[in-house]
Amino acid sequence: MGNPCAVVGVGQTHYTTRRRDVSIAGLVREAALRALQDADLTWKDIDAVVIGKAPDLFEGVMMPEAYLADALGAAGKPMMRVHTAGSVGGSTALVGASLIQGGVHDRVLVVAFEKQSESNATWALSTHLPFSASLVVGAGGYFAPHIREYMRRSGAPAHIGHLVAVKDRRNALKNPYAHLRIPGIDQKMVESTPMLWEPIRYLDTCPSSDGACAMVLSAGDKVTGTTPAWVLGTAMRSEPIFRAGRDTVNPQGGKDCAADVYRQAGITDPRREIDVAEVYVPFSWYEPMWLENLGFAAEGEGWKLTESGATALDGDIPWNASGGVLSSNPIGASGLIRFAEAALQVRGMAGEHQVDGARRALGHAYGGGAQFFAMWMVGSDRP
Ligand SMILES: CC(=O)SCCNC(=O)CCNC(=O)[C@H](O)C(C)(C)COP(=O)(O)OP(=O)(O)OC[C@H]1O[C@@H](n2cnc3c(N)ncnc32)[C@H](O)[C@@H]1OP(=O)(O)O
Repeated sequence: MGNPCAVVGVGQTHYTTRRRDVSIAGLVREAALRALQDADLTWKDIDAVVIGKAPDLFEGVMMPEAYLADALGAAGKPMMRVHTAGSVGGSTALVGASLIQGGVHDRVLVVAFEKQSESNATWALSTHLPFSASLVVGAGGYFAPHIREYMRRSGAPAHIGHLVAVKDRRNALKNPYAHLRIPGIDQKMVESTPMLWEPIRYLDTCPSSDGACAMVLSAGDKVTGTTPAWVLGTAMRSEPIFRAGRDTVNPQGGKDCAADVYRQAGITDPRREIDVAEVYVPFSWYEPMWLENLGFAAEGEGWKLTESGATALDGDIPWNASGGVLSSNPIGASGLIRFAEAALQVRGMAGEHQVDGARRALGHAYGGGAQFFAMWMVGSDRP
């Protein structure tokens, strides 16, 4: 895994429908400045910047990294852009970490963003338009059949998705940065909302958010600020979107990525050895699906774990204590937020949604047609 690497600073913007008060440059700078402040560092302490965002057509600004170098203090320094669709926030953190683990740099600023109010990602994701009509509208239209197939295979009852929708939004009420704040949300409220992409109802889906997240990563002997989060394992996997025999419900790439990161971190039983997980769940049904894919439950059993309450904030393996992607989804930033929230948990800095005594946390991101995966394990003890 190379040299020790730690998260010493985390910065988030508030996630919201529209940040009209800032440009994209203002948005990323806000997150970066907060991460620097948390790390007790300034721009001059940063050796390199790694930036990630989802496809350029989401805002219609091509290669935004070209002009964001100035806003991110990267003039005269190495800067690079990462692009792995929705998983990009996670991959961005991993590229930054690898620059430290490989001994190239001592301190790297990683930042990821999306300003969805400046375009319409749902239509950008509806392939074929404008040249021919699409039968699939947005990410929800793409993933709904995979969810239906999961329900068919596992026999999961229809209310399981609603349980996740309620749980994550209740957690979001404890997170001051969360976009959706829905006091009084319950299963009945979710069930009464319109069906968007069967079986995904309005409250089973993530919102479209504006927001940015940043982290300062540091070499082990250059740690600053308060408590660091130590990187215990990192892994990325990808697979082609179309391939004969590809299992889109339980993708091999996700399983291999999890196995790799657990091996590095010495985890043999994720359910028992991990204290908290921040997992990319943009549609509620992806919690039981990823519980199986990441080895927290046997195949076909993930929904039972959700139903038992184990993934609630007071359960034995809380998933998405922050409210997760279901509560805030600035797509390009969402993976980095998962990684950053995992780091905040093991630093004991997650505020009201802190999981008591969290020492080992998983951060997870996926993207494209469930074909790009990025994960890391962080811990409070130096490896
Ligand atoms: C890898 C991946 O990330 S895959 C996921 C990619 N992302 C998506 O697919 C986005 C899915 N979501 C959407 O397409 C949209 O948010 C929709 C269809 C659910 C709603 O569309 P719109 O009503 O046009 O939403 P719009 O963004 O204009 O927001 C209108 C209001 O509804 C709220 N809202 C948006 N989505 C939701 C939701 N799912 N649940 C509850 N409220 C919502 C917004 O907060 C906003 O409220 P505000 O004015 O008080 O800020």
